[in-house]
Amino acid sequence: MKLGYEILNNPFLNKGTAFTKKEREEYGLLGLLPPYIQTIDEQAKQAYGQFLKKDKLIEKRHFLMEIFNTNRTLFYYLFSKHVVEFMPIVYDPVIAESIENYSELFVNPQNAAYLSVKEPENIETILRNAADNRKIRLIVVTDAEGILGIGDWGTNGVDISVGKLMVYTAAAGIDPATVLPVVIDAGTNRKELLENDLYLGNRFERVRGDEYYNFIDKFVKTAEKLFPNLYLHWEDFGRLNAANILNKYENEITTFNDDIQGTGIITLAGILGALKISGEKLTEQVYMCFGAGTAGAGIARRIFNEMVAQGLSEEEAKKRFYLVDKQGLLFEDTEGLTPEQTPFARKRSEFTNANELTTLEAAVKAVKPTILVGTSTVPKTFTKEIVQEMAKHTARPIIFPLSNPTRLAEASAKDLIEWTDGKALVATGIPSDPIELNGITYEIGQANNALIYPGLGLGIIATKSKIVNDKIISAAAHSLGGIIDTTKPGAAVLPPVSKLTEFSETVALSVGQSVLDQKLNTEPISDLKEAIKNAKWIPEYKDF
Ligand SMILES: NC(=O)c1ccc[n+]([C@@H]2O[C@H](COP(=O)([O-])OP(=O)(O)OC[C@H]3O[C@@H](n4cnc5c(N)ncnc54)[C@H](O)[C@@H]3O)[C@@H](O)[C@H]2O)c1
Ligand SMILES: O=C(O)C[C@H](O)C(=O)O
Ligand SMILES: [Mn+2]
Repeated sequence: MKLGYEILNNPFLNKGTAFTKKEREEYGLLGLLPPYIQTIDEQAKQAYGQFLKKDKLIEKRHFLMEIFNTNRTLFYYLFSKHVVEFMPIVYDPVIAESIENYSELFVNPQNAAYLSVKEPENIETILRNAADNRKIRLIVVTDAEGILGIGDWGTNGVDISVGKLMVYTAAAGIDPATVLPVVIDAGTNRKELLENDLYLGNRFERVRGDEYYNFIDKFVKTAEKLFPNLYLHWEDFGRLNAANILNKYENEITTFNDDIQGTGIITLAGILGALKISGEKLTEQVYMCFGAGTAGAGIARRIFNEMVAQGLSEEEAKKRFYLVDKQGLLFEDTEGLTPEQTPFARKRSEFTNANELTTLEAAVKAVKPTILVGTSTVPKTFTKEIVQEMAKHTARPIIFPLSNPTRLAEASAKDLIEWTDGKALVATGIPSDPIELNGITYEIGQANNALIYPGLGLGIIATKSKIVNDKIISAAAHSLGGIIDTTKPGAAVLPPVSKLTEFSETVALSVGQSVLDQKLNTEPISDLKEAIKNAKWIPEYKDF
């Protein structure tokens, strides 16, 4: 039994001033707190008042993290009351600033596991230490080579694992005592970190090849051994490693890559929403991807699979895809194609001016896409010329600038709506305010994987699915379609973040049903709704 400060200093147990008189007496807490006993609601009001007094977003974040560090229940209670306001602070975009300054601002390790690529022999000890006898059901792991669009941040990237997990709990009620954020410090190639006296990570260049992959494999095997029914979520790995790792493990264990699969799901859901508004068919669209990396290729693959599911042959569907990356439009003979890009590369003979298609603008002119999705990390690349060119050839161009954080977005929603006189159907990676134009209010959907991965995870965890396969992923993408109301002019293509908690449950139900239909559950489930309800944790104090 834990006593006194052991309880107060344990964020999973601590209730602060809400400890009852009886608890104070029985657990060695007498006199360790001011006498008045608060309800969680009183605590939350007091904390929110302090939150409002902070001027800068990063200060607001650090204030919230202080609560997270000391009292998880209160943190999630408060989060649940202010989801729309807190999401951009706890998560993207403010999380980017927090990662860039992680070492400078470090105060608390937040129950994360810090693994070092050169110490594979310590993986088991570290995971055990960090779990501290908790039954871990969900790990978010990063090696931080591709944090959002801001690149390689070494050990600092641990914040993305912590942040993604916060959203799992806030959105889908995943019990915070069952989650473990993990960072694999595989070195960093960012010079400014290697030369920074305050940097808290390993000071060597990224380890690659066998040494890296052997470490990953040992990590996977150890985590699987220590934590039964584990759901393993990969986040922000580099372009090559992300796909390799997913390909290796997706049919073996319950695992998911958020950037490849989560982004694919949410973008497909957004496109289906947009088509519901325009009344057009997916199988008639011409798809252009700008920035065909982890997310870009993952999204293209998801849209492609959907076109095939909707009746196109693979050959017909492929004709509708055009990938643009650094080299310009990707052709079969383009140098440096990744394995994920190759299936979508075009033949030069399809164009009379193939050699000139080295820019997005030239590619858009030549291809006349109806859908343009940006995952390039290059800001302001969806220019007025490009957008208006698209709008010339299609009544409702679907344009999703998805690069995060805010400063890297390919365009702002406001510009896209204004340049097309409200015709563009837009979703952005970060939250966008509604846009007023000619008496219509355009609501902008947020095509961020955070709208989908928590519900997906809840469905997987509640059913203890063996794997996450294509059918499950497709079910998740379709589950949001029923929720959006497209009757109003200016309607968003995706449901609003204000309903995140509600629709995460809808997603979980569709996902869970797919698991059961495919008999992928490892334990019998007679009532799916009940199983999902039981899997959810609620931020309220339990009696000791
Ligand atoms: N909204 C979401 O849910 C979501 C999800 C995942 C990623 N993203 C965003 O997408 C972006 C990419 O992330 P990623 O993980 O795929 O990174 P990545 O590094 O794997 O891919 C980026 C791709 O863009 C290409 N690129 C770079 N400069 C370019 C240029 N000038 N022109 C054309 N292409 C260029 C790169 O070669 C690479 O293929 C990031 O900004 C990230 O925040 C958003
Ligand atoms: O983290 C986000 O906001 C979404 C996505 O996973 C990304 O890498 O940008
Ligand atoms: Mn990511």
